[in-house]
Amino acid sequence: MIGRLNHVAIAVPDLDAASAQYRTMLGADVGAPQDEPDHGVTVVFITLPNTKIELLYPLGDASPIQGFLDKNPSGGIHHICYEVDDILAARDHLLAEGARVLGGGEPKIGAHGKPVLFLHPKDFNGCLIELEQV
Ligand SMILES: C[C@@H](C(=O)O)C(=O)SCCNC(=O)CCNC(=O)[C@H](O)C(C)(C)COP(=O)(O)OP(=O)(O)OC[C@H]1O[C@@H](n2cnc3c(N)ncnc32)[C@H](O)[C@@H]1OP(=O)(O)O
Ligand SMILES: [Co+2]
Repeated sequence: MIGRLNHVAIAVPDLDAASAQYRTMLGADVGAPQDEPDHGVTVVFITLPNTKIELLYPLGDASPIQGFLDKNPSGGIHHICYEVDDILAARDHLLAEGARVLGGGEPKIGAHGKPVLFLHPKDFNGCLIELEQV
């Protein structure tokens, strides 16, 4: 069911510093910050030849990444995103298998303008999973 790795997301305590570090120290192709108010984050995408890195910083007072950053003040890998062809079929399969689909199971439009869903990290070996329909 899952296909390519779309991105690995890293929550960061300082978005400008992290962007500059990837651009200058690692020589990466770093995009501009994008506010995603529906998701409570500001994101910066870094394009690698085979996948993307998503730098995440909290936006607003109810960001879903605030607790993670409080526990990991120097930042950390926050989620990985796998591509799926049909997000509703994927959701229904996961629910039937007993996984917890976050956000009431209703896809939201993600940073690439495509539907996304998140799966509870406690059901997947401590790893928060995002699914993106491509
Ligand atoms: C723009 C978009 C895109 O790419 O298109 C995005 O990516 S938006 C990216 C931001 N959006 C999201 O993350 C949406 C989905 N996330 C959520 O709904 C939430 O962040 C949860 C995953 C439910 C966690 O919520 P909250 O921080 O309130 O958790 P909590 O304090 O209740 O924590 C429950 C347990 O999960 C752990 N936990 C929390 N966040 C975790 C993470 N990212 N990876 C692994 N474990 C994690 C906590 O340490 C805790 O474990 P212990 O009990 O053992 O201490
Ligand atoms: Co993401």
